[in-house]
Amino acid sequence: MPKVLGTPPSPRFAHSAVLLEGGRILIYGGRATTAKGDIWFLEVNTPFVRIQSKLLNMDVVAWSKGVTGNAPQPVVICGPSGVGKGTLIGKLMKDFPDKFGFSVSHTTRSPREKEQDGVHYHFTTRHIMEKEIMERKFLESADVHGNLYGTSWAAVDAVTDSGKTCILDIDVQGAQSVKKSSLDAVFVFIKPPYPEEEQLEKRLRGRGTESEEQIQKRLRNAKAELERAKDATLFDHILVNAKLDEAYESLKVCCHVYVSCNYDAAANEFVQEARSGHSASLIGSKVLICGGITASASSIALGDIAILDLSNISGGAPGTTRGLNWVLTNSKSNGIGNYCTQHPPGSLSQNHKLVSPSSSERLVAGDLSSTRAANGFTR
Ligand SMILES: Nc1ncnc2c1ncn2[C@@H]1O[C@H](COP(=O)(O)OP(=O)(O)OP(=O)(O)O)[C@@H](O)[C@H]1O
Ligand SMILES: Nc1nc2c(ncn2[C@@H]2O[C@H](COP(=O)(O)O)[C@@H](O)[C@H]2O)c(=O)[nH]1
Repeated sequence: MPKVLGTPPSPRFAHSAVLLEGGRILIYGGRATTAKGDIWFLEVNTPFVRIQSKLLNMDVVAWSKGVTGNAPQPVVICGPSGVGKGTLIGKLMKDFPDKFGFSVSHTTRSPREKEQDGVHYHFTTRHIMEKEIMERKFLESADVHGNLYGTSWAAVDAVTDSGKTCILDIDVQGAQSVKKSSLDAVFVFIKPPYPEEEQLEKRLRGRGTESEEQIQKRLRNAKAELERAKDATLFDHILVNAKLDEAYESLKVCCHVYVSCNYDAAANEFVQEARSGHSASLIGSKVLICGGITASASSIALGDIAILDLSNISGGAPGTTRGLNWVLTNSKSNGIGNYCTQHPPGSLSQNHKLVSPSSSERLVAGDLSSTRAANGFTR
């Protein structure tokens, strides 16, 4: 049996599986509990899975959830102790609670006053955490300032599942591990202003949460972190946290606060009303889903087809595979021009409104007709 990484989907019914190029299997189908459907990817031979397999010396597979549209990339925030990562992230969470979710790490250090278990960290013991690392519950983990810290797969999945941008506050070693995963994140390093050490010391002492010994250890480690951050291949953005408000404005830009995403968590939830009795087949970079009955349909929707375009997918395990795009049609209406994009197949009901194709969408209609031909589709 291979080691299974990531959060697996709940039990399915009426699902189908399609083998894709690039070492993934797409699973489309219904959730047994809600009759809603969704899309998952089981990675069996992706670069990430191959690396994990080598590390573990055993077969590995990994799950990720498929989401339509341009879902936001997770953001990894690094920087030496005392630079202000937590302060900046706290502001972001307070100002945009619906947009950002914090990946709650595990740590073996003791909680500080006001820190809550499950909110700031999952506080645990070294013994338990080492066992869980062996069980591959963590996307990454590292020894930082004498304690173990780690990001569990579940922590990232919990945020990405809710449709929010996942924010990770981790050290540079952790960032290097995440870089090797398929998380496809944005990497931000926060630096102190000059003189760097002096500023960090002032801030750490001002925070008043560490012992003198801890402060010295964190300042020693800060030097190494600042050195590692010079690795030009790791970080996409480097910010200096001199004035808090200015640094915060820059961080908002890095976290795509001003970029509108067409990702809609509600639409993804509603997506795929399960269609029992459908068939799914791969044609180029598109998956054709044909036929089936939805729970809400009053009649059998024979001949309905939905096409899932995978040509722009990115990301992967752990978390989400983004960029899926639905291209729909309904054989019972006027045929080839009658389809809309970005709508779930569950909406293929008699009441479903079909939009007129724009000129760019007409290109998709061309694809559609050849797809139909390839499947012997006739009206
Ligand atoms: N721009 C700034 N100017 C002055 N003080 C700041 C600034 N940003 C944050 N601080 C203060 O510096 C201290 C350390 O900040 P914070 O706890 O956010 O650091 P951190 O990078 O999360 O540290 P650690 O990695 O140790 O958790 C806090 O007391 C905070 O109020
Ligand atoms: N590699 C990881 N580093 C982590 C994680 N969570 C936090 N951290 C880093 O640890 C230090 C110290 O944090 P503190 O809360 O004790 O001050 C800091 O640099 C964090 O970024 C993690 O899951 N993985």
